Amino acid sequence: MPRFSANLGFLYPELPFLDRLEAAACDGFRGIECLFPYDVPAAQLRARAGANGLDVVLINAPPGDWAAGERGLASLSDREPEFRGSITRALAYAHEVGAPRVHVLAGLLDARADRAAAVERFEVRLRWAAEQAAQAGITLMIEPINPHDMPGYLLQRQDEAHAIVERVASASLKVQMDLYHCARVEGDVVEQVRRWLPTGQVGHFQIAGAPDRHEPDIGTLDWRGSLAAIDQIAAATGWDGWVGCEYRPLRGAVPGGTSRGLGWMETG
Ligand SMILES: O=C(O)C(=O)[C@@H](O)CO
Ligand SMILES: [Mg+2]
Repeated sequence: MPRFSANLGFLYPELPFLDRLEAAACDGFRGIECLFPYDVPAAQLRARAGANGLDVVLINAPPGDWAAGERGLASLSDREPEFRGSITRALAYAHEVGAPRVHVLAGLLDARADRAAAVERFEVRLRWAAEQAAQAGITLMIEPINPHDMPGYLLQRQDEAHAIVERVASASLKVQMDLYHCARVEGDVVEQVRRWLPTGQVGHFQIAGAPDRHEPDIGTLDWRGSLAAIDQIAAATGWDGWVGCEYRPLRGAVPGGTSRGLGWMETG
């Protein structure tokens, strides 16, 4: 089985954020990832992770005004200074907590906007951001996200993301392949893993059941096949990344609900 990290934006929702690290460690995780940890001083997160023997494997860059509906700044016109500030802040935070990956959200595309121009802006900004990341020894991620969960999101398909990574042509930019989003948009997830992981351009995976984003074994996702494909290709290529558990536990806020739903890991 691949290495799993606990996405603390989704798992253990009944616990205060920092207490989720201990819960994850008790459940056997060795890595955690966060959506937007910026309310917590980096020194505190680093200390809790260290005390629980956890690596922080991924954080997201600040996405703009999330409460107002923004989902990233990287492709939005007239937001370059704010975008640059978000990258500087994310890289500093990631450096302090030892996170080797930062996910950069692309942003929503207005229905009347020119998609090609937005993609061009995205690439120009990613090129600059990847240079900053390279200096910090950090790899940036871009992630295709399905339009049911995030209507209007610029990046929805694996081939679009890989084409951008190829054009930006920086070793510090890779694709975050979320098997849940991939299942909802592209269907045959195992085939997509087999197509893209050997390219060396996948930097991180995430997993959830489809279509409801609960535990991977709830729904139609071929999670066994996907994980087996990751294992097989990793053995052949030396890929040594993580698979983030980014799902809403079915038992939601019931204490212990996340832990009780982890049985799929044993049966994979
Ligand atoms: O929603 C997802 O999937 C993510 O990975 C988040 O980082 C962005 O919302
Ligand atoms: Mg994801």
